[in-house]
Amino acid sequence: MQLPEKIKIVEVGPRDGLQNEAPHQLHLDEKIQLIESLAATGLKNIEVGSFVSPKHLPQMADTGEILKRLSCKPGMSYRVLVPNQQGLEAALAAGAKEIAVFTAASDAFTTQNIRMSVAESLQRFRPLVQAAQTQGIAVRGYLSTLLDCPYSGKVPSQNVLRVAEALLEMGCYEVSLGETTGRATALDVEGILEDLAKTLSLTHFAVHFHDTYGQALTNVWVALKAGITTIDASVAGLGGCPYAPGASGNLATEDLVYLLHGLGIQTSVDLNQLVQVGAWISQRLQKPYASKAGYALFCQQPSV
Ligand SMILES: CC(C)(COP(=O)([O-])OP(=O)([O-])OC[C@H]1O[C@@H](n2cnc3c(N)ncnc32)[C@H](O)[C@@H]1OP(=O)([O-])[O-])[C@@H](O)C(=O)NCCC(=O)NCCSC(=O)C[C@@](C)(O)CC(=O)[O-]
Repeated sequence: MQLPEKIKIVEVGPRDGLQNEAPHQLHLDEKIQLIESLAATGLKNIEVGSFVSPKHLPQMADTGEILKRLSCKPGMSYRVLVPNQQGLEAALAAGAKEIAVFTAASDAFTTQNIRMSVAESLQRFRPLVQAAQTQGIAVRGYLSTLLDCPYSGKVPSQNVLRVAEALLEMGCYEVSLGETTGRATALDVEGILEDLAKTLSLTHFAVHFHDTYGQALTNVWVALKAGITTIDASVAGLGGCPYAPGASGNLATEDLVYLLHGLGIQTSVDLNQLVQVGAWISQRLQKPYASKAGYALFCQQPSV
């Protein structure tokens, strides 16, 4: 079996993680501190927020300020989510260089999340992606409810294929497959990746697992064997999804890095330094440190 030599990690904690915390939990300065500390661990791709309606997600209302204050060194990518033209304009004004549009394979989910059907979202994103590209902005696509929708249950693989094709065809350079509820087990993930690979190259896909049912690392292993080389994760397992009731945290970045290094797969990340960041943000948010590897390593450090 051939495993990839190197994996690209997309750190989603400052966006996917913090969007689930109570509004104003962290000050702007602390968000900047979190992002810069994550970058200092060697993470090169960090989602720093989203330009969405502050009425829907007040937690992300300071994304413009965050982007303006971060200095993006060569080789770093600070990304933001954008749902519509208004969001794109705000992202451009704040100096975004990369955005992500987000939809799903289930109408029930997109209706809750972005207040439109999947077809409407694709129709809306097409000109938006083109407009972004003409400004030199790279666009990623998110496809949530890969296997299971929190509102309508099992998702047929034809729906996933159709949305994935549409996102790639409109110009997204990559589609992140969101296993939103975290319910899927290994054979489900293997099945959907096999279905996608029949018509599309898996090099265009990333995976985004939630650990709600403790399946995230097992599903990462399945994705690695299938040839996926980009994986989303969130420091200290922060996160969930405000539109997926009961969804607990994302796959913890520390657990992912521990697995990858154990398998001899390179990342750019200093795990011990990342553990310091995970412990700090958990303490700051008054939460237990939810990364298993992170917590174990933290407890072994001399100062504890
Ligand atoms: C999509 C909308 C905007 C539609 O929301 P809407 O209410 O249908 O939009 P609207 O166009 O009717 O506008 C309503 C109000 O929102 C404002 N508005 C409208 N757009 C913007 C914007 N871009 N920035 C700032 N403000 C905006 C707009 O100006 C207006 O303000 P008012 O006139 O009432 O004062 C809304 O539903 C929304 O913001 N939803 C939040 C969605 C979200 O962020 N979800 C979480 C991310 S997805 C996720 O977590 C899953 C993922 C990616 O991690 C993968 C996985 O795990 O599966």
